[in-house]
Amino acid sequence: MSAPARAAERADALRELLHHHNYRYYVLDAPEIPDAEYDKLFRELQALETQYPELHTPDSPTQRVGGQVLEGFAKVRHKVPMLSIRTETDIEASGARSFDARVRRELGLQESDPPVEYVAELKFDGLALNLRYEHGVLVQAATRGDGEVGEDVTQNIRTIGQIPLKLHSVGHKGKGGVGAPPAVLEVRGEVYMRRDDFERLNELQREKIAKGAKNEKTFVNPRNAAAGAVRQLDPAIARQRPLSFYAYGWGEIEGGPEFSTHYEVLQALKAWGVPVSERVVLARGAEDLVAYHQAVGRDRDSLPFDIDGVVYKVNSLALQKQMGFVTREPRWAVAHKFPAQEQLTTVEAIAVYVGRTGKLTPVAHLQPVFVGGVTVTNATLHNEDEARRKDVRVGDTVIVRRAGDVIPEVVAVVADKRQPGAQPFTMPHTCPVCGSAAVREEGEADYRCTGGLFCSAQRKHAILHFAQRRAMDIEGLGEKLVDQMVDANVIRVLPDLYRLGLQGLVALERMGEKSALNLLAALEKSKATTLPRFLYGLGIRHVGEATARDLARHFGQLDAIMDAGVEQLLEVPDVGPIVAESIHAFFQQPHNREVIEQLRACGVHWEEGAPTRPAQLPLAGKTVVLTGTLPTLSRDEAKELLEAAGAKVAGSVSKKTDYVVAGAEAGSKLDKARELGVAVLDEDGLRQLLAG
Ligand SMILES: NC(=O)c1ccc[n+]([C@@H]2O[C@H](COP(=O)([O-])OP(=O)(O)OC[C@H]3O[C@@H](n4cnc5c(N)ncnc54)[C@H](O)[C@@H]3O)[C@@H](O)[C@H]2O)c1
Ligand SMILES: [Zn+2]
Repeated sequence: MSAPARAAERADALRELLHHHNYRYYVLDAPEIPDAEYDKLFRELQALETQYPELHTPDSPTQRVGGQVLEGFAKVRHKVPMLSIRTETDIEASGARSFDARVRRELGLQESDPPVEYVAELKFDGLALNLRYEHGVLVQAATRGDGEVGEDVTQNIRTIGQIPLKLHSVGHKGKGGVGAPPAVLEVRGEVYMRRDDFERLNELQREKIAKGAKNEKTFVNPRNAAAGAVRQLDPAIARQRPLSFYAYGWGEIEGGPEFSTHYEVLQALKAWGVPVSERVVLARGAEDLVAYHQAVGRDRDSLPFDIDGVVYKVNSLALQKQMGFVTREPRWAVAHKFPAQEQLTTVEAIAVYVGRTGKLTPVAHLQPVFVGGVTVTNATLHNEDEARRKDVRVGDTVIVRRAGDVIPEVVAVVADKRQPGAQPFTMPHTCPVCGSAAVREEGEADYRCTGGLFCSAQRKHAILHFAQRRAMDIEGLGEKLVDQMVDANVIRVLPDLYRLGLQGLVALERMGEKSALNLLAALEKSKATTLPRFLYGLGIRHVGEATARDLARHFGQLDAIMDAGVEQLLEVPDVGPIVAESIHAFFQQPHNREVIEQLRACGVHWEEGAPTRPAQLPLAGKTVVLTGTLPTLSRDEAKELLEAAGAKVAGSVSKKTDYVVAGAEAGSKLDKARELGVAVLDEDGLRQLLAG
């Protein structure tokens, strides 16, 4: 076959593949391959079409924006097409220079001409939306679709709190304000799901599946979860899926102020009440763009949402107009991507890890892969149901995702790359660390080792948890040392920590006398602690720092907590049935009580207090309103004192108000109090009230 014939054949095959993946991605919101793989295929086709222009077909995926309208949605024809953005191929920060060079060339600028002004923005990884406001009121929300025709998703979008249903007017035009919003204003932006919202949603989905729910699935990534929520025929379901929104552009505008730059428009959108990211900046020339790319790259993991890169746009609207568009992309903007957060790799083995609380987690050992900016070798499979549902097997080619500081996970298997003879994975019914029975309780997603402190996996974790800064704060007792001590059987139960002697410690490998003495001093110091720290350190399932604090405040004393029944535990604010059950079960186990007794015998102590039940506080059930300036107490101090005494501090006066505390320049609240006959106090009166 001749080279052109081979190219034609390959182009055909690529087009078919890309159509297939577009369908999975844009229509079903269920991609089969990571974006990085898709982009490779896309670029290959682009290259072929450039080399052999006769291969161009108008319906080629390279010529059109990807989406299609889903059955069941009304169609919306966009007044101004919704385009894609060209991607800068050079992924290094220096890629910004190629874009700047191209812009300067296309604008015919000389070296002596001043730098071009740009706007640099985050490239949110979500779904493009067009929000149409008429006279400031949201009348329609539509997806991008194929760029010409999108889907009417107004009902679903109305449930997103961040999207204003009505825009506000700001000041007067020309007098520092932008005036009323235009008669017609189409806002373009990205609807996305925050990473924590996504993790929570998937956690919820996993629980539903564990409880036997059919037709439920977890989502591959926040983008797909967001797309699934927006393109949902049932607004009730859409409502349960937390979405966010940022505007980055506009479509049709009729009336309103004149704008000359992209940046001005974004500022005006913000002023009218549309969310615009704080990370939008003005940049002059290539070096500013390079710096932006680097800065955002550094912060990427700590952002609360996924971005797949940054976007640079020529700021001047006149220059934008001059540069114009190619088929599916403006020439004046470019997407400069970061390393992909999803990649393909293969599973070399599946191991099962045991966590601090005895939870068994299947983990895939991977052929090392660079994803989300780091090399990943392990990825979680979460639990039995997830591993089974995804059907991950040794030897499989899988999609791995790593975003932010979330643990990398296997999101899907590439089905057609499975090796013959690959065996399904099964969860072990014994703990891989200690051999104790591993059980999965009814309605639970996880297997747990029943070995408790006798399981060295849990022992290590339990000791580390106990020693950590937020618990007993034993300085110098880190992971390596704990491993060593547990493995050498120097520590079998927690109290052994406080029985360590210099001899025993120095006998450990790599432990000098100086570090041993330091550790002993740290242990001694840790004995004086607080009840919340001690409680938290015990590692009771579902008892985090906040719950430990609430328990300590409510009961005052450890013995009271240890002897509390579920009913009594439920009286603690924010403690629900699952938490109460878990605390109760923990203290019912004789060996846990034994450990606590021994710790106390070793000298671990804290100051015990009197129980403070909300109902026993002097101002329990009273509602107080603060107004005006008090002579010595700040508003916050007064509020704190009142709340500590059990009062509720409210913002406005009503018949239910018991007292109004009024200071200087008290306004309408004082009038209202007089009108309703509510008792009015000054600061002295407040102090008397607090003193009972
Ligand atoms: N995995 C798959 O099977 C598969 C299939 C099809 C497409 N894809 C992926 O979809 C993407 C290509 O699709 P695309 O055409 O939507 O392009 P794109 O997502 O790369 O870029 C265009 C989009 O970026 C968004 N955007 C985010 N922040 C923006 C900002 N500040 N300014 C302007 N726009 C901003 C807009 O929604 C716009 O529509 C690629 O990442 C590709 O890998 C993957
Ligand atoms: Zn075990």
